[in-house]
Amino acid sequence: MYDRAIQHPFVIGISDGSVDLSAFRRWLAQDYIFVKEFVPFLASVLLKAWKQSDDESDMEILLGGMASLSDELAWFRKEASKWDVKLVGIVPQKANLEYCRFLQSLMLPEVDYAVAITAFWAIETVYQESFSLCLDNGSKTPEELMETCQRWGSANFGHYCRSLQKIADRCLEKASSDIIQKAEEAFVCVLEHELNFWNMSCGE
Ligand SMILES: Cc1ncc(CN)c(N)n1
Repeated sequence: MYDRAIQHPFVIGISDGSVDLSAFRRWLAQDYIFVKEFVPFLASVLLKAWKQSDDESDMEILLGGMASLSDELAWFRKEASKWDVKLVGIVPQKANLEYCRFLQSLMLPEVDYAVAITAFWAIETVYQESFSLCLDNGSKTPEELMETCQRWGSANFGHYCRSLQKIADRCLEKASSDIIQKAEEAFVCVLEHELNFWNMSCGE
């Protein structure tokens, strides 16, 4: 499932230059809606870190993530105007609505920090691995899509994802088997939603 999430035809299409630009425009508008929902989700992870984490550096890493989300939303607005995509009044599609609903379920106070941070790591990492593929030597990513790929595929974003992985690993090492199982379920759900999101972007 992981491989299918990070090597989706949508991303392969970007990396070999065959991507349908109407799919890219659809993805751009839908992902803007998703990222706006992602902000309160990250805020809820921050709150859980404040309550449950025994390592102060978690807060710093997550705050850095929040700052880049602010940057990301500004980037979406700039990119949308470049592609002549309207961001006002867009209707979220089913896969997007379902993904946002899943995020909301993880925002509940009873969801453990270990489960939420595992999901957060997985969401960021799927994008990192997907878009870094488009930056590989030999890829034929069109010049006008390079900025998109660099946003998530860069070494910097990769470093951030590995910091999240370390937090998740540390939390899971100490977690009960019940929490570990819930984290695993959340991980699988993220992969399903990511796959559905790419499929939606392709118009399926
Ligand atoms: C659907 C989706 N998944 C992940 C990301 C990376 N924050 C995103 N922007 N959109």
